Amino acid sequence: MLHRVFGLTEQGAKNFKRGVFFCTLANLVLMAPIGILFMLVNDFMNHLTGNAPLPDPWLYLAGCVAILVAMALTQWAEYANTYHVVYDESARKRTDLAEHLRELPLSFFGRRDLSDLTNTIMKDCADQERMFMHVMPQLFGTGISTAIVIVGIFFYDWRLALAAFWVVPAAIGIMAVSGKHQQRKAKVMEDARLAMSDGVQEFLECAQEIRATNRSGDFLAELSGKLDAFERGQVVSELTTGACVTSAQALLKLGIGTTVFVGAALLVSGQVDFMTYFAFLLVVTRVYDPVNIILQSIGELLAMKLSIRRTQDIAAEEAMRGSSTFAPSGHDLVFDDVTFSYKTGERVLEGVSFCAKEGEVTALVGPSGSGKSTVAKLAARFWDVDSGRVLVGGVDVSGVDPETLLSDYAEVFQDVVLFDDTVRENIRLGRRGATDEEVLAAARAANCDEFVSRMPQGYDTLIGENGTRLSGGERQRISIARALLKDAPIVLLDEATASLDVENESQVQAALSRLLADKTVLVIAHRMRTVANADKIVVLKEGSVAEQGSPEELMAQPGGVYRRMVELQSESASWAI
Ligand SMILES: Nc1ncnc2c1ncn2[C@@H]1O[C@H](COP(=O)(O)OP(=O)(O)OP(=O)(O)O)[C@@H](O)[C@H]1O
Repeated sequence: MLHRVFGLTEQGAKNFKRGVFFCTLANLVLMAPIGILFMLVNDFMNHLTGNAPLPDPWLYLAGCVAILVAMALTQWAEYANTYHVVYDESARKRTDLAEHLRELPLSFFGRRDLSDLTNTIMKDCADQERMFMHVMPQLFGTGISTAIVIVGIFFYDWRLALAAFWVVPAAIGIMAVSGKHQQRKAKVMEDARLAMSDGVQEFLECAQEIRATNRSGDFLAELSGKLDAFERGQVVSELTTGACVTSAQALLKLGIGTTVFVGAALLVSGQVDFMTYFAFLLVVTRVYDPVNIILQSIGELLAMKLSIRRTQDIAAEEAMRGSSTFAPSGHDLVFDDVTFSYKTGERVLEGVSFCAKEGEVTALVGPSGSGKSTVAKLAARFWDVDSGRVLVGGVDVSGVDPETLLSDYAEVFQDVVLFDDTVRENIRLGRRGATDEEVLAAARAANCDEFVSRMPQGYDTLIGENGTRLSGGERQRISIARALLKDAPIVLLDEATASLDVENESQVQAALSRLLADKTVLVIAHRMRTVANADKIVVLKEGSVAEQGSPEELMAQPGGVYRRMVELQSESASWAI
């Protein structure tokens, strides 16, 4: 139940129950001084009326010391069972979330906004951490301890209890009735906050383009609109919650008045004695404080429901799983009647069938948007196909755990992702545990030596966030070095040599052809001359295979798509000269 409602882990739910228990205990102990005070006044009254001797001060002192010790112990137990364990629970939840995100298909990241995801992982988790540390156990503990006290007082004198506590359900009723309205306002504010952080992120990411297109003014105006919308949302949400909480708290205060009046009436008519009346006056001065805390926390609880729902939505996304054993017979890569769409109804591939043989270079060519990169991504199970099969050595990749599968793949894609680390460590990502010599050999083969020797600390130079200090060609050569180091049986090259100049390109091509021997190689290239040496060419057109065969076979087809592409490119090359 706690797991479902609050998104706690099993251990977290157990700890939460313990936290609530100790909180309740600590609250009950905190009420004990009222009991001592009442007993003391009672003894004095008895003494003054001549019925009893003066109360023994040592007895009261012992009582006070016992209460102090009990307070210290219960507060310590409450602290230990809320603060410490919540940090652990938070760490567990963040790790589970990150682990789950790692297993989600890439389609999920296409659907979800990046700043929304970042917010959920960072802010929502932090909000929940704070709530479960400072609010939730106290809220539940206070609720239970107050209920216990109220029930006890009803047994003592139900008429005075009714006069004192009729306001509690009424105040909670105000909060419950207005809950939906408060949640709606909180949701508006939350959406505005997401739009604002989205805007800020976009502004920072596109700063260069915004300046280049002279659109700083428009962008800032738009951003300022988003900031204003957030501010408005925040004010409205806080005002709504504030108005509800204040109304409920004001109603609560009426209880003091009704207790005074009803108590006085009962006292005058002789139905209660003075000490009972006095006891109730003492209780009403204290008992509303915890209820006030509950009322204030209900607003936060409603806001937290939204944040829990967001983390639960991510946790509910179906992960990409499969067998962790992968024993293909060989590494022929086969597409068997594959159909695929990123979004329902927008078909990107239709009935694609071809075989990329082990030990051969298979080139994917075709006009822009024909689906070449999509084929490469499906080959590595970055997405799952809608129908048909992708097989490696006869094994359907959809049944293999993505991480296990990817250990047999090396990729060099158009968008090279580099980390803010040294050149050496960025290359070593290709194979964890590779020696420095192996890293250097791969770097040399990918022609990295030439630009790395110009860097201040050579291979130990930090390359900045996502390699911002490197040119496109240098980034791509690091990525090629990584792939060479991995030495996986299947290699996917998407525009691998696109950012290289002619001299570099021929050197890297030589390194590639030397090192890719005996692998299953799937190459995507726009320039026909880079695929002229391929063993096989698969031509894609509008998401379907238009032609396939050796370059010679395809060149021999008059009016064929490949032949036409080669002719067009050589024509444009001659114009350029
Ligand atoms: N992540 C994505 N989400 C939605 N649609 C996508 C996504 N990636 C690609 N597409 C669409 O799928 C189609 C095929 O894209 P793909 O990148 O596979 O083509 P391509 O042949 O590699 O193109 P190019 O040669 O220009 O790189 C295009 O219409 C593209 O807009």
